[in-house]
Amino acid sequence: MPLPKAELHLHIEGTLEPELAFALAARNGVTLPYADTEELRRAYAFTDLQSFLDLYYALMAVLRTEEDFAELAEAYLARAAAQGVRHAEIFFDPQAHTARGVPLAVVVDGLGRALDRGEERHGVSTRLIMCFLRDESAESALETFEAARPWFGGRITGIGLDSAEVGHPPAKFREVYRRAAEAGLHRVAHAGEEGPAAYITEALDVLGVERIDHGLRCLEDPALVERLVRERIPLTLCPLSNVRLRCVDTLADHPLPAILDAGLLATVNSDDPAYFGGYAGDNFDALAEALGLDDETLRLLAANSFQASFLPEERRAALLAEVAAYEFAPRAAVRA
Ligand SMILES: Nc1ncnc2[nH]cnc12
Ligand SMILES: [Zn+2]
Repeated sequence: MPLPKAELHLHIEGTLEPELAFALAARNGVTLPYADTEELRRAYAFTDLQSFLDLYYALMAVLRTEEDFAELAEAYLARAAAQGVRHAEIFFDPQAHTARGVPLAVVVDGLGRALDRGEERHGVSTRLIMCFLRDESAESALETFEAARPWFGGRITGIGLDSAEVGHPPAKFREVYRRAAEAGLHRVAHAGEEGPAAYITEALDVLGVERIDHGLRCLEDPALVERLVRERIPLTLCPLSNVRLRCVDTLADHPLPAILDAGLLATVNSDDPAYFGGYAGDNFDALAEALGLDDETLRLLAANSFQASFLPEERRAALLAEVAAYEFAPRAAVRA
């Protein structure tokens, strides 16, 4: 049985595996500019965040109907559950779909169809967090926010901020985050992935975020690190993503040990697992191997994932108790 964990940084569009992309393309009459799944996989040689985003947005062309979004989410839940994920707070990018003429209701209701059955079928509870594309305008974010009101407090429980970071500081989205707070939604934002530590500070000060997605570059500002520790602001790290997008050179160079030593509330997540070589459990395993993490550090990371979640207290406590009681297989047996 895998270590129980929550996944708090997962873009549902980033779970689109090549096989499903081709199946949906065929069903929807979409022609992909790749001969087959192998050729598509060979295109996953990214040089930075933008080189990934270009392919990520292009491939979304195959997602058109409620059924497509339901299949995408169902496939994620099955894979995540097999790797010990018991709770997932899932991002989606509404503007990337509405801009292509796919109505918001198709996206939310399609995802919801699979997520509503997540606990019963896979033992995975879920939340949906709608992200705004930071390289789009503040007006577009506000329009999207208003269009999503029917799902607030129901299917949609939070907002986030993603896409191209450098040159798009958080403050542009002050008003939409203000409205989200007023509507009782949770607030998170990507910051300090490729962008500077100052974007993390701005996300806290101006947007009032409760978690920082990535946050790698906080280490460049000791006063910020102190504040993140003091205010118990979680970081949702994504190690395999960081290597694939060249934010860090190799997993062995990942700053997780320094982040934990500083007393930060770090979590380990997969970001866009279909593109970056692994789901949540794969990220735990790869980190453990590259950094030589011991079982108690892995237990701490799993506990952090539930501590940092937006779960109600009772389920959080139950899942934390499972983590505390978890018995790791002896390492030799794992390797054998
Ligand atoms: N790692 C990432 N950073 C910013 N935006 C994203 N959208 C999907 N994955 C992303
Ligand atoms: Zn992300």
